[in-house]
This record gives sequence, C-alpha cells and structure tokens, in this order.
Amino acid sequence: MHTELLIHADWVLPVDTADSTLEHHSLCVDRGRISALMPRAEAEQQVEALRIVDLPGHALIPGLINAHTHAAMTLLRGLADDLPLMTWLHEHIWPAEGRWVDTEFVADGTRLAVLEMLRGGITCFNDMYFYPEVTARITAEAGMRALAGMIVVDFPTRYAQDADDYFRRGLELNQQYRDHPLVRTGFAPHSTYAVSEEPLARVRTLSDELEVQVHTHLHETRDEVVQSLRTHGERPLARLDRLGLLGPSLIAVHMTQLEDDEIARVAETGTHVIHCPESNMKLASGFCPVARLLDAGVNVALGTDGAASNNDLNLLAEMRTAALLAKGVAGSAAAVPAETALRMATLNGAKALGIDDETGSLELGKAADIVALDLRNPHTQPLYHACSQMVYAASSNQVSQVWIAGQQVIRDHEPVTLSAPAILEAAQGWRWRIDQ
Ligand SMILES: CSC[C@H]1O[C@@H](n2cnc3c(O)ncnc32)[C@H](O)[C@@H]1O
Ligand SMILES: [Zn+2]
Repeated sequence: MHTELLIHADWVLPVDTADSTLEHHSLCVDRGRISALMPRAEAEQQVEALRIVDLPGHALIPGLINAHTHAAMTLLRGLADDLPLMTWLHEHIWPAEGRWVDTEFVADGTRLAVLEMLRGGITCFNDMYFYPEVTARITAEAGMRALAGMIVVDFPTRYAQDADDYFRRGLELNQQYRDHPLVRTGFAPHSTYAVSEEPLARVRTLSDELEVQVHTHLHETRDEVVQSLRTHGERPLARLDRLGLLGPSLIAVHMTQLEDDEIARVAETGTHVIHCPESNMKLASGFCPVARLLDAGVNVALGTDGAASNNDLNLLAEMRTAALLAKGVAGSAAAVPAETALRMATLNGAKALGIDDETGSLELGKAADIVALDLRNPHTQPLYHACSQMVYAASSNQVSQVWIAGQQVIRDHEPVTLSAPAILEAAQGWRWRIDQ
C-alpha cells in the first residue's frame, strides 16, 4: 500500500465510539485524508510512504476544536481584568473596541490568535467578531479551519451601520466562502440582550435557507436572565424557543443558568451547548451544569471565549478545567472523566459546528486534522493512561506537530504557515497604541 504520509506514534486516541487508546499504531494520510489506522508492526510491513514521521513517546489526538472565541480579542488580553461581565463589557471592552477595532486590528489580532491556537493543538475555531471577512482570510492563509461568524448586533459600529448592513456584509461573506475547504460561515447574533427580535427572526429564516449554524451567547449570567424577565417577561432561552431558534443549528454558548425543564428542552431540540469554564470563572458568570446536560443527552463542547476574558486560547487547559470543575459542580469525582473531556474538545465541537462528517476524530475518510503531543516531559511521566495524562497533566507546549487536512502547520513546535516574530511585533505595536 502506498501513502503520502505515514505517522508512527506510541499512542493514538482516535475519539471513536469505544474511547480507544491504541498503542504503537500508525496513521496513513493521503490527499489530506486519513486513509488507514493500523498497528505499527503491520504498517512497517505493508505501507510504502513518501514521508515517514516517527514520534516516539508521543500521543496522536484529533485536532482540538475551540467552539467559541473572539479571535482578534488577543490584542485586548489583560486590558481589563477582575471585573464582572457587564462592567467589563460596558466600561472597558466595548469602549476600547469602539476606538480601536478596524480591519488592521482584526488582521493582527487574528494572526496572533491563530498562532497561539495552532501551537496549542487547536485546528478549528468558531469565531464571533467584527470584520469576519478579515478573520476568514487570515485563517485560510494559515491553513486553519474556522466557522467565521456573520455577526449581528443592534448597535452601529465602524463595521456596520444597522441590521441591514450587518446582514448584507454577512451574506457577502457567506457567498465568498461557499465552497471553501477550510473556512465556513455561520450566523453569530451576539445575544438576546444585544439583538432584538426582528433581526433574530431574520437569522432564523436565513440560517434555514443557507443551512448554516447560529452561534450566540446565552444564559451567560444570572443577571442576563433577570433582566430578560424584567424587560420581556421571558427567559432568554424561552425567547429563542418562541422564535424557533432552538434546534441542531443552534450553538448556545455559556448556559450557566438552567432549570431542569430548560435542560430537557435543550436536549429535546438537539441544541448544542458550548462550555467556557475559564471565562465563566474569571468573570464570575456562574457554572454550566455540564454533567446534567451530558446525562440528558445534550452535545456539550468546549470554548475558550476571547483572550480578554480567559486570558489565553488554550483548549488543553480548558479540557482540564472542565473535567475538574464538573466534579466540583456535580459533587461527583466521576463527572466528566478524561475521555469525555477529550471528546468535548474534539468530536463534540465538530458536531456543534456541523462538520463532524469532516473532522473531530481520527477515522478513515475524515480530514487529516492531527495533533501530536510529546509526553516525555517530567510532568507527564510515568504514564499509566495516555488520555488521563493528556487531560490532567499535559500542557500546550507539549504539542509538537499539527496537521490540518494533511498539511503540516506546526513542525517541531514551530509554525510553518506563519511568521511568529512579525506577529509578535505587530501585537507589541498595538499594546503601546491602545494603552500608552
Ligand atoms: C459582535 S462581536 C462579539 C462581541 O462580543 C463581545 N464579547 C466578548 N466576550 C464576551 C462575553 O463573554 N460575553 C458577551 N460578550 C462578549 C466582544 O467584546 C464583542 O464586542
Ligand atoms: Zn464570548
């Protein structure tokens, strides 16, 4: 058998239905797709490869999927910390964005985010930010996957003047990336408090028509729910339900406030939930009841949120936090075991973004989105269980190789498609411009 690329590793965690950990296995990659997964001994006998990558002491996992972020906000990392959500947004972040966010900001911020995410094993992200056409271009240039958000908010910004303008720009983006192999688009109305019902209804109609996902902040804080009850006499989830937005196309981010009947409704409709544990803790937003959602059959994936509320874009760390926090919230050490955390960071993310036929696991025919972690570091030795080691002990600087659709984007810890020095210099420039 001939293949373009053959990767040997000590462990392969494909995120299959059995949560397998395969020892001494090899992956074949051809024309950007996984063409075989077999014991190394067999591969050495049967496979002739153009390129062989031997990774002793490494584990291979599917590319991580950051299911909620605002990539360009890397340039606001550390600008305003230790504040609750509404103070943080209204008094710091939105004024800074009003003053500074333009196409150059989004290009430089997204490049920094893409560099950080690729180095940490993230191969795909779901983004919500101004100038998504810039985010999409930078991402495609780096060879990374993304779902670029066609954003909608009620207020005018430098990006768009009114609802019609937001929709017009979003739809242009959707057309532009219709057949792109890596970048797709989805609607991204910010929240039920920043987007009124007429544009939300339009999102519903257009997302059905275009068959795209809808990505929104929902039940992030108790205050959001209280305000909605006061103003509309309904909880935000109920408003979206009334507008017909709950369903497998909805990606609901945060969901820290949920009654039992709401969990049942989310499960019944197939709505996806994105858990952002570090952002929720930092902004003191609340705790998403992850174990209860999973028990109810809800697809729960992981996101970092933006770097201004986290303050990094590290999904390996988010996996660990999610696994630990779930145990505390559920009062059960069995809540969110390591295998579940890895699934949430990979296949569940792909399901939420509607791309699980393409990525999210190391299975035959799927795109070769592959991450190799070097587990020979002192803090990941000795090794009893590769998955547990990865979730509870590994750090993102152990990511040594990353492939997306078969293209290597990180080689020996370094980016292949991006210039790190130029990106860091641009970020430094913004730091002095924004906060002299
Ligand atoms: C319309 S572009 C996205 C918008 O969302 C803001 N944002 C970043 N993080 C959060 C969060 O946790 N909750 C609500 N809004 C957030 C970001 O600053 C942009 O203005
Ligand atoms: Zn967010």
